[in-house]
Amino acid sequence: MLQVKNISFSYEKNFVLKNIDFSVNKGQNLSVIGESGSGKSTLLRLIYGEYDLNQGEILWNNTKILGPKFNLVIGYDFMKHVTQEFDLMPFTSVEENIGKHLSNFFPVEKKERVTELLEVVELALFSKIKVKNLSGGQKQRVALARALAKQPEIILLDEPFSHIDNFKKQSLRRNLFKYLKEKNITCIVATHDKDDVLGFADKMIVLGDSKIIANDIPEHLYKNPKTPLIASFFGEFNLIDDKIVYSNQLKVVEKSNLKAVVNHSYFKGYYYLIEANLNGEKVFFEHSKSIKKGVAVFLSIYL
Ligand SMILES: Nc1ncnc2c1ncn2[C@@H]1O[C@H](COP(=O)(O)OP(=O)(O)OP(=O)(O)O)[C@@H](O)[C@H]1O
Repeated sequence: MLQVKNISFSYEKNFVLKNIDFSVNKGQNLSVIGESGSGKSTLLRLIYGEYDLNQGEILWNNTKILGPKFNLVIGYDFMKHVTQEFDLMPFTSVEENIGKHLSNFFPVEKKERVTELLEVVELALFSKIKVKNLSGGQKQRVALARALAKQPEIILLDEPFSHIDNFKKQSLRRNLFKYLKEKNITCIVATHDKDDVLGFADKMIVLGDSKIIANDIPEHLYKNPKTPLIASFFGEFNLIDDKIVYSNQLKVVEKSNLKAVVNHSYFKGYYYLIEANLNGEKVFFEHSKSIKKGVAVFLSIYL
């Protein structure tokens, strides 16, 4: 179990994180979300032991995570941190990068392990290619596979799919999170993408104002987003009579007391997102067809 016990941290004068307190069980998937600059990457670096805490402590089972003041070599064998800088060996092949830390005394096992991980990150066809010749997204996948090679007990993933295109992202995400669950590897994911969270995270924490503003299961936070910040993570929303109403919870009806005038229809694939004016405020709702600018519609809320 990972225990983050009431930690605070500042790079310079101001606190980036204050009184952060949470725990993650073995094998759980925790998402960390928050606006840019809210401290997600910093939190991951602190858990990895990259900086010294101003206050509090972090424990993995019975091991206290120590920062550079108390630990000559940063990091621990049981934990891996995949950052935005992939730190790969550019002039060696994909498979050599993935197997870098695996023992050559067990060549069969090493080959099997590398092959297994190449499948997880869908790079089997690129095994012999030198890393310098890969795209950014492919490099990110090599970095993920390399972090898993020695099977850590806990993995910290900072925006793990940020460089991966939409064609690959869905299946890679499923493969990776399924693999981590099967191997009972605890994972903490800092992300901006709700698709990294919904369907995968057991719990999510939301950072704001240097603190944890929510810590719950994604379904609860989606259904009851306590703040506009939380709602905005999940999708387009409106504030109507101080209530948060997602755009898919606002529907066109024959008659109601919410009369809006359409401004614009955005094609979104299987629906249109309609922007309209309701009593001088902009509102968004989803509709099966586009609606012409200037048309008046009546809306009703379906929570
Ligand atoms: N090495 C550093 N020295 C000083 N300040 C830093 C350093 N790294 C980050 N910061 C500051 O700490 C705050 C949190 O940064 P952090 O990168 O943790 O946020 P984040 O939530 O991960 O952002 P993003 O979503 O944009 O990656 C920011 O105000 C940032 O400017």
